[in-house]
Amino acid sequence: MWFILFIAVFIICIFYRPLKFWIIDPWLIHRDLWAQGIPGRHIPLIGEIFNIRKSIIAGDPFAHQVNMAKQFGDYYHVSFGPVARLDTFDPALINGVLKTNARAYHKAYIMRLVLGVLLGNNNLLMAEDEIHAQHRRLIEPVFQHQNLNSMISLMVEITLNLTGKWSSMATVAADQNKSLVLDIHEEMAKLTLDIVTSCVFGTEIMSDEKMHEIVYRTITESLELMEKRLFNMTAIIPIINRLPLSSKRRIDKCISEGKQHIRQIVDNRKKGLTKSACKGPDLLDLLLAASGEDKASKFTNEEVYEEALTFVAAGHETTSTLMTWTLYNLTNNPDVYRRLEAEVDSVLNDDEEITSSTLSLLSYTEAVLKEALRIHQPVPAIVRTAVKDNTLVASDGKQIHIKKGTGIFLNFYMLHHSEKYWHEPFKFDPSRFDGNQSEKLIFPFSAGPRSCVGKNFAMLEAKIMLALIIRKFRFELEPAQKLIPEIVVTMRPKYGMRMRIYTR
Ligand code: HEM
Repeated sequence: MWFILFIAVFIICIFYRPLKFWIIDPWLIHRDLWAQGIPGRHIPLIGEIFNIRKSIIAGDPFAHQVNMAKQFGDYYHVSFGPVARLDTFDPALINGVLKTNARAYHKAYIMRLVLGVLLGNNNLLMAEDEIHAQHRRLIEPVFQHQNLNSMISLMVEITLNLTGKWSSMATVAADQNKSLVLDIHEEMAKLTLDIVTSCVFGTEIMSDEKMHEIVYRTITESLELMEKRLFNMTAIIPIINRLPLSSKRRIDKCISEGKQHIRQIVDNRKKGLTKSACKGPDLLDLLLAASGEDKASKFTNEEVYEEALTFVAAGHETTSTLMTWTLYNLTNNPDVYRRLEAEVDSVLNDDEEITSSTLSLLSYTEAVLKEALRIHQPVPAIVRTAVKDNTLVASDGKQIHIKKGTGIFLNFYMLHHSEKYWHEPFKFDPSRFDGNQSEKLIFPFSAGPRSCVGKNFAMLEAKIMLALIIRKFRFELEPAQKLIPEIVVTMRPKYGMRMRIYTR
C-alpha cells in the first residue's frame, strides 16, 4: 500500500509541472476568458503554431492574424504553442497594458530566453520592477535633446563616409556601363551599427580594427544564432536550451569574447585613455557619469557595460529596418519621393554645417519617417505576461479580468492597418503626420514607462541618414526579387532588398 502511494506521489511529482504548463494552466486561462464572453479558440498543446507557420511559408506573416481578426474582432483568446494569451489590437487595451496597468505586466519569458543570454537581465531592456525603475531614472536624462545634439556631427560624418563610398562605387559601375545595385538592408544595417557603436563607445571602436570586428561579431552573429534557435525551438524547450549544442557553444564563445573587449573599452575610458568622438560626451561618458559606488542612485561597472551593449543591440537593427522600409515606400510612391527631394534640396546646403536648427526645418522628412513607422513598424508587436490579476477596459467598454499568468499579445501592426482607425491604411501618405496625429493610435516605440528610451536618438539619426542619402542619390527597386517580410523581434525583408542606386 505504502509502496503504491509512494509511486503515485512520485509520478505526480514528475508529471505535475509539465502537465500544469502544457495542459492545466492554458485550459484555465481559456476557460476564464470564455466565461467572460471573450471570443477565441483553444487548440491544446500546439495552439496556432501550424497556422502561423502556414502564413509564414506563404510569405505573408500577418495573414493568420488578419483571418483571426475577421473571425473574432479586435480582441480574442488563442494559444501560441501551449501558452494561452489574449491577442489584441484594440488601442484601449494596448494603452491599459502599457500605461494604466503597466505594473501588472512583465516582459514575456520568451524575450528573456532570447535577449537575456546576450544582454544579461539587469539592463533597461530586460529588468523589471524596481531595478527597471532605477535604471530608467538614470538613463532617461542621458537621451535628452541637449546630449543628442552634440552627436549630430558624428552621425553626419559617418553617413557621409558611406555616401562617399557609394559615389565611388557608382562611378566604377558607370565606367563599365553598369548601374550600382546594392542590398539596401545590408547597407543600412552596417550604417546604423557604425553610428550607434560610435555614439556609445567613441573613437576607440572605429580606430581599432580587431576590436571593431569582435564587437560587431558579438552583436550580429550572436543575435542571428539566437534567432535561429528561437525558430527551431531549441531556445525555448527547457533542458534542450541548456544542452551544449554547437549553436549554443558558438553563442557562448561569441558573447564571452565580446564582453571581454567591451569591458576593456569601458576600463580604458575610465582611465582616460580614450575619448568621445562626439562634440560633447558620448553615451558611454554619460553612463559613466551616472555610475559609482552608491548602489541606490548610481550604476555599477557591470551595469554600465550591460547598458552600453543594450543600446547597441536595441538601437541598430530597429533603425536599419526603419531606413530600409522608408526607402522601399519612397520608391513605390514617386509623388512623396519628389516632395521629399524638394524639401531636402531646399534645406541642406553643402557649405553649411548641419545643426539641430537645420534638422528642425525638415518637417516633411520627419512625416515620411513617421508614416514608414506606421506602415512598416520595425517592432510590429510585443508580448507581455500578467504578473498580477488585473482588469482592462476595451474601447467598446467591455471590462476584461486578466488572471495572473495570462499572456497578452499587443499587435501594433494590426492597429496601424485597421480601417476602423485609419483612412486607407495601406496607402503610404506622410501628410497624415502634417498635423497633430493622436499618439493614442500609433505605437512604433511602444508607450508608457517601458517605451523606447532611444526614440529621440533613433529619429534624429534616421532624419540625418535619410536627408543626406536622398540629397546625393536616387533609388529604384530592383524588379523580380522576393520581398517577404520576416518577423524575429523586428520586421525586416527576409531576403534583403536590392536597389539600383543613381548619383543625382
Ligand atoms: C526606429 C528605431 C527604434 C524602434 C522602432 C524602437 C522600438 C522600441 C520598442 C517597441 C521598445 C519596447 C520594447 C518592449 O517593451 O518589449 C523599445 C525599447 C527600448 N529601446 Fe528602442 N527602438 C528604436 C531605436 C532605439 C535606439 C536607437 C536605442 C538606443 C540607442 C533604443 C533603446 C531601447 C531601450 C534601452 C529600450 C528598453 C526601454 C525600457 O524597457 O525601459 N531603441 N524600443
